[in-house]
Amino acid sequence: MKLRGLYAITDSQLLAGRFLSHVEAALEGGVCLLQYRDKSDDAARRLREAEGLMKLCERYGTQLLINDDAEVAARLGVGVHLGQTDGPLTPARALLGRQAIIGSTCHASLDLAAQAASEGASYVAFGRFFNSVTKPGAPAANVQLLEQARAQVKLPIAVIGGITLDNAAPLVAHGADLLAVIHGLFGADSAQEVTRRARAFNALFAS
Ligand SMILES: Cc1ncc(COP(=O)(O)OP(=O)(O)O)c(N)n1
Ligand SMILES: Cc1nc(C(=O)O)sc1CCOP(=O)(O)O
Ligand SMILES: [Mg+2]
Repeated sequence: MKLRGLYAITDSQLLAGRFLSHVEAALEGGVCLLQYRDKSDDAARRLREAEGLMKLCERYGTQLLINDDAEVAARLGVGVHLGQTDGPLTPARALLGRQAIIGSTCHASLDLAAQAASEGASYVAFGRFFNSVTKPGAPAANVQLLEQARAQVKLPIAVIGGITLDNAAPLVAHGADLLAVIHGLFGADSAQEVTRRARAFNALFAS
């Protein structure tokens, strides 16, 4: 499966009261990967919501990933995104199997990306590229790093952090395969606007 296009990431606070409707609106517009990201410690709610997303993703043919938690991903038979403090990649790959999509946060480090590749990651993620409402303190990355990564890294490259329709095009031009977006997608006031934004993000990959 080709990993290229919009990578939508949920945010439980931002989507409160409109969780499934906004996610479905995004899927309607086209989503390559969907990540379920919930930083609360309510494990039961997390599992319930992830199961709901899995059903929705099956309807739209979208791949689901769970943020942080390889055990939940294994339970549901979906992928996982792991940051540098979320546990090692090699056991996650062993747990989830060869086909699973496993992503790795590499901040602005080509060394971390090389390590992730050698440990079985499916894609590497660099960021934060812009000011992020969701995660303002994330380490910064820039387009020069992205260019270097494109030349050196053989895996698909995800970019993240403050990405909107106004600033995403140069990232695609410099080699990003996946635009990972929370606020710039789900911050929309209506489901129709979420769908419009999803289509517009994907259109950046058309040429
Ligand atoms: C696609 C993608 N890239 C980076 C991250 C950040 O992961 P992490 O550093 O583990 O931070 P949290 O998301 O867990 O706060 C991501 N989730 N997705
Ligand atoms: C979860 C996350 N990780 C980042 C990183 O740089 O690793 S930036 C970020 C937040 C992404 O949300 P938004 O699109 O609203 O900025
Ligand atoms: Mg994490």
